Amino acid sequence: MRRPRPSDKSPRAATRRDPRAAPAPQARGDGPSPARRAAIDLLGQVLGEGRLLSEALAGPRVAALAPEDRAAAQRLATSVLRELPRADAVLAPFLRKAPPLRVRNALRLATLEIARGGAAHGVVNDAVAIVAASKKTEGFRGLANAVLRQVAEAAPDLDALPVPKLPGWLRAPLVAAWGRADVAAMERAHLAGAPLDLSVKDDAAGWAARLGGTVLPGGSVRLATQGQVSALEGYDEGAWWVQDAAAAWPVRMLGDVGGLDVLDLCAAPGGKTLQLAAGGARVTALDASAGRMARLEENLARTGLAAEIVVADALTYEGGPFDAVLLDAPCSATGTIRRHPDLPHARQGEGISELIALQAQMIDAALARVAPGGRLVFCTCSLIPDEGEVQVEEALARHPGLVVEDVLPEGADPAWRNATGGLRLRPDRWAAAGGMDGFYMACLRVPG
Ligand SMILES: C[S@@+](CC[C@H](N)C(=O)[O-])C[C@H]1O[C@@H](n2cnc3c(N)ncnc32)[C@H](O)[C@@H]1O
Repeated sequence: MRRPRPSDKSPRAATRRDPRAAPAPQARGDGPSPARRAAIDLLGQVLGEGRLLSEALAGPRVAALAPEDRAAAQRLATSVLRELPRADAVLAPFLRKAPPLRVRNALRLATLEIARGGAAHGVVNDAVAIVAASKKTEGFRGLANAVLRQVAEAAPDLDALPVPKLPGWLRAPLVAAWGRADVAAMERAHLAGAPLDLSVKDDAAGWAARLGGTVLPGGSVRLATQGQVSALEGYDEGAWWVQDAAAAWPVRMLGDVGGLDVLDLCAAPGGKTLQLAAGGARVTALDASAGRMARLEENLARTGLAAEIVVADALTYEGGPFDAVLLDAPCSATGTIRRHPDLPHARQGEGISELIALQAQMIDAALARVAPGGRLVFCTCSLIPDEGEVQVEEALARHPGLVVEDVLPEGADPAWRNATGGLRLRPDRWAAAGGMDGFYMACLRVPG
């Protein structure tokens, strides 16, 4: 659908900000905005060095920024990564050959800002100043200025351009698994981004009313705002925690966990540990990463919930047995692209075979910790069946007597059930209500 504007040809049309645009970054003194400069650095690290945005954001250059500049840089870089092919399509007629990556990224950022209604003058000046500031790119200052003035004049309509496609390394296996039409629907969901979902300790309806959100089937609270999370009512008192609606379903596969001994294997930063503890389980939370477990402990302290903390390797841990084990195994995280559009750009599919092998080993280790007759919920936030459905099929073949429980938690859509007996969630499900992350989950019962 075309974005309404006063006159299609007027360059001034681009001065009306699109509500989806990242807020205009603040200038400091005479130089370009630190947020724009940092956003271009971040894009260079993701697109040139294959680093994830989360890794690049932890780097010294961005960490040294004021919090509001850091947040703005992240928003700007994220918006470029989400619509990168569109920016390149707008720029293509004005470029005879591709300039160096840093210049391209400055042009991409400025193009998207202009197209989403940013004030062209300030956006162009900043981009040109950032290009001119480096010895390696100063020779492209004139080109950047000329190209961006033409972009502003053209007042591009991004929404008239095709929805960006996933890169081939990921698109090919997803098309093979789900078909072209469904992958196209996932790509539309990736472009739309993600709302802010919360899991609440109790009184979902009350918190939805207080925060201006809605209660989703299953009980997550979905907010329309994307503001500063820690400033929202209820954060300090620990009444809720941020957790995508899809990520809240694996714990619900266990039903009432009150009084059960549950091992949360691969627990950090703890969204599912908090759910289990809030449900009355005695939780042992285990993860190999001490740093991520520190975040889990902070989350427990804020919410006033309790769990035993174990920093250990899931493959060698010998505790238990437990009534139930939840294994949220490390995976490609391809179900989270709505929130992490850097992932398909920073990665090329490397490491996925190793992750698949690790997941199988982890399933075997997790089953060894389940009491006779107890349950294992296995889940991954991946869209690739080899990290979900296939893992369960292979586990059933390796473990005679293991069965998949036919579980459909209250509020779950029967359409999510698949042939393995697990639930398949995808970003294009609940599309009208704002979508959800991709996830696969299954509840396995060990022999008694
Ligand atoms: C998908 S994340 C878990 C998210 C968490 N369940 C939640 O809901 O917040 C996967 C976790 O597996 C952990 N991990 C990776 N390899 C591990 C291993 N061999 N043993 C234990 N934890 C491991 C990582 O540190 C990471 O925190």
